Amino acid sequence: MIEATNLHRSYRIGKKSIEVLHGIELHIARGERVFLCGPSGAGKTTLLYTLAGLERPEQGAVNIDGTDLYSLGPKKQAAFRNAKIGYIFQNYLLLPELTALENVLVPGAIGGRDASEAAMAALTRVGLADRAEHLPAELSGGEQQRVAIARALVNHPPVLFADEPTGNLDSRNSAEVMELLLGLAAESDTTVVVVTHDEQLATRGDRKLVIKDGSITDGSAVKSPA
Ligand SMILES: Nc1ncnc2c1ncn2[C@@H]1O[C@H](COP(=O)(O)OP(=O)(O)OP(=O)(O)O)[C@@H](O)[C@H]1O
Repeated sequence: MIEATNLHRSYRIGKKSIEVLHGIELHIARGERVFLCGPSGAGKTTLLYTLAGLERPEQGAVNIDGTDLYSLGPKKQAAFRNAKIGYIFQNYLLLPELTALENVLVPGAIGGRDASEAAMAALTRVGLADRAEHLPAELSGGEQQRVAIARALVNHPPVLFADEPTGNLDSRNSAEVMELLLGLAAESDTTVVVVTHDEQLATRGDRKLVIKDGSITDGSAVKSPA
């Protein structure tokens, strides 16, 4: 479902260049739930952005559900992402001036009764039907995280990327939110890649990968070239 080949990405700061992804190879099967761990600054967010089509690698290719993501022009790539990929950003990234319901409507970027009904149904699934008209600032951290989950899954995407989806929650809320996320994803047979610092949560997936020094250093059947 997700195939990455020889991904390279570096950042230049002044005259210095840091290579964050060093020839990453990744194969994730349809319906698989993979947790991505690694030290702070190891490149987890960079890898997720690159896999989701949000950051073009300097070298290498990403193939999602049979489509070479970076061979698409900007419009086709955006349409492909909308249809196929859900993304939960670190720190939620809800739009502060929009209500919970409007935030969930954003991925579709279309109006109409069907879209509103789907958004309301998604909010109901995450237990927030009675908070639909609240602004993000009027919601708790856990509730904002649930809105972000509803937004990412409202279109039932075949692939979901989640960057530290429980990063700001206490351990009880973390376990609940992760359970909810994995449960909803399983209903649509969504392939899931979750970044987490939490080793305990990382045991809930089918596979755990560790990124370090630009390479994936752990995880069965997954190797990065030396
Ligand atoms: N836009 C950028 N410009 C320059 N350097 C960047 C940029 N984005 C990330 N980096 C650097 O790339 C490295 C990897 O960053 P990334 O955010 O992918 O790490 P991470 O593993 O997700 O970290 P954390 O767990 O702390 O969120 C870091 O050293 C970071 O400083």
